[in-house]
Amino acid sequence: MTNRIAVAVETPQHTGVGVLDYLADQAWPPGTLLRVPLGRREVPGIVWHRGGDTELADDALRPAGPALEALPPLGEAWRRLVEFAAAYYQRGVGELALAVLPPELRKLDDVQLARRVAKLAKLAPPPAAEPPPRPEPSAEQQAALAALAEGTAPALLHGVTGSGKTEVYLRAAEQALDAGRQVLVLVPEINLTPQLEARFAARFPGRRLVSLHSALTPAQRLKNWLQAHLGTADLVLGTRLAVFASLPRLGLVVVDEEHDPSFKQQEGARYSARDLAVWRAHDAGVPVLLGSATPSLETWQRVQEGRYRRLALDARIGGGAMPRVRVFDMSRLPRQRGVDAPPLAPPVLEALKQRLERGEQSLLLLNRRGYAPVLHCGECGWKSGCPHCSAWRVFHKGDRTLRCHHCGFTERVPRACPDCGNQDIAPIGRGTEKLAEQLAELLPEARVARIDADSTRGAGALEQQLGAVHAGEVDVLVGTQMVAKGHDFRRITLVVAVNPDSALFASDFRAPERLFALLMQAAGRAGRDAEQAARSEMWIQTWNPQHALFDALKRHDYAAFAASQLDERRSAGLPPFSHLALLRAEAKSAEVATAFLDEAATLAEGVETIGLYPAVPPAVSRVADVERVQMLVESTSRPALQRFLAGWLPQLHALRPHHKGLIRWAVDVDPLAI
Ligand SMILES: Nc1ncnc2c1ncn2[C@@H]1O[C@H](COP(=O)(O)OP(=O)(O)OP(=O)(O)O)[C@@H](O)[C@H]1O
Ligand SMILES: [Zn+2]
Repeated sequence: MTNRIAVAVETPQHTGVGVLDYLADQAWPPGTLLRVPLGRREVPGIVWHRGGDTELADDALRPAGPALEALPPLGEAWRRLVEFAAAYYQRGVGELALAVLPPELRKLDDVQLARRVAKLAKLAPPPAAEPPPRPEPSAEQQAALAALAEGTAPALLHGVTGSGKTEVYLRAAEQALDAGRQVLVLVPEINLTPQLEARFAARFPGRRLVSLHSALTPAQRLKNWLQAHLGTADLVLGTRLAVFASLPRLGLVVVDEEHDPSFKQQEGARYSARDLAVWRAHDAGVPVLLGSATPSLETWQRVQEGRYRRLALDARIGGGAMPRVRVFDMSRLPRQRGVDAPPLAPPVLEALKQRLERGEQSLLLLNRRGYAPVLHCGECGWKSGCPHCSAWRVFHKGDRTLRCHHCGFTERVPRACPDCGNQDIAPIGRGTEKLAEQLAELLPEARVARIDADSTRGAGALEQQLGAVHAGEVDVLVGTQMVAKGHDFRRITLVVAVNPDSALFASDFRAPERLFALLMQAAGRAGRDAEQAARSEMWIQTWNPQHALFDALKRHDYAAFAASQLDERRSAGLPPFSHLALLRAEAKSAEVATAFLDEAATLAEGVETIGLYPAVPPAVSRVADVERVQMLVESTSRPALQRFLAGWLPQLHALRPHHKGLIRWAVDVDPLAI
């Protein structure tokens, strides 16, 4: 045993190890998966490079265990990506590398794996059917494709809703596939994968397409991942975790709805798949296409600076107009707040009835699932708080439960007030369940359907419910943001934002950006058929009709909205004009968590390149009996922030034992939710 190898193993960055030296009986090439002893356990590892990192003598090193020889080594580009991501998001290389591989991989031995690889290698490509007729690209689509082919800088495909961005992805993909390359397509949400998958599969018969997302069974995920890694899959379509797929022939990266917050991982290594996609494409020297009608302000600012190119699709396919946006001032209604107030203002209800008469569909957007956000006792003032969280428990009428959307704590709805016995406890406010119920009462002849996270729990439920909408079996669709984006509904001519106001005053500086994007996406579900576009409308029910956000929305003026937001961000020193990291601490008491952050802050004193905000609780400070406190670190220089974090984190780790009761801490680089 004379081959020294450095192996990435699953230990967090802050324990100080991540890549360890071992001795191997063979000169395994970098990227080989094997098992190695760590302490008293045997753990999976990846040969990171040949030769060791340490000065230790050979006899101080432990021998590596068996390798998974059946698996071709993970390529250099993949390892570079993992190394970059680990450094940037302040995690261990091995921790990240093993976290992003399919979990099933570590359970198999070499024989089992060899069997699977052999089976996949034998798999015939799908039958090469005649490709379906493709639509002739519009002039704008053509121009976008020509421009994409010209440069190398990341390209923002800025296309209004219904402008045919997907057709541009398909054509760009076709070129890459014809050149013998693999294509990676990232989508924000699992619920958008089936329809996009169907469109790609229909366009490229004879090409193997696989999906990668968290709803796959472990066996499916391994199978799909292997096909990408072996190069037998030509197209990989998936959610954020797919950015780490091993793609030996990568030729194009597409990020659809690039502004969507779900590209950011919210636990473990908190990476942004969108940002990593850009890095990966650049590193591989292949084009990256970021598509959106409402780009993130980070991306938009890069366009302003000339670092990204903007490819514009300004018109809808078929030349249809954007829906007319109308704002209804709720203060004009007689005061009747509460759950029994009518859900729709008279002119909005009128607009809805018109759609029913004409046989058109309507979409009612309410970003709050459940029946009512809180139950209340009028006698003693009891409210349905969660005993474990600083949040209300939501009343779900379907299964008569009170459910905490933060910790999951669920109980049967009490018959009477648990504090005073009053029989008359009432819901306050309105969620999608209640809205659907009220609409069914108001419009008995209408076919009302509801789509949200609760209605779509079962396998295939979402597809079936969406199918009903597409088939015209639904007149009024009530839904959360889940249905507001991405879907190519053909018969909707009315969209109503039932109650968008809460997001106007959220403490998160990104709340307006998110609300604007959501409303613009929702508006974009109306009038997608050019024939109906002229009579399509969006109604917004608001108590703040003067808000500038609604003005920009009325004009469908993303650029104006972005410019005003960027001005605010610039003067406040917020991203994209500064760079942030969020240090979070969790403990049984807020004092313990705060003390940890305070001491962390003293360690940062005197560092001139960064600024620290005071430690504060997030909007929901207690979840599952754990108090959370967070502190923002800010710098105008990304490299300076990176250098600071790299030095600070080991110090924080050393601090930890001095803070009894601290449950965990973590740093989130480029945090999205603040
Ligand atoms: N060149 C074309 N000729 C005819 N139809 C087209 C063309 N390009 C796209 N379409 C059709 O136009 C519709 C809208 O396209 P698509 O769904 O790609 O829009 P989008 O820009 O992705 O919209 P959104 O951002 O709202 O999701 C689709 O039904 C698509 O099949
Ligand atoms: Zn709770």
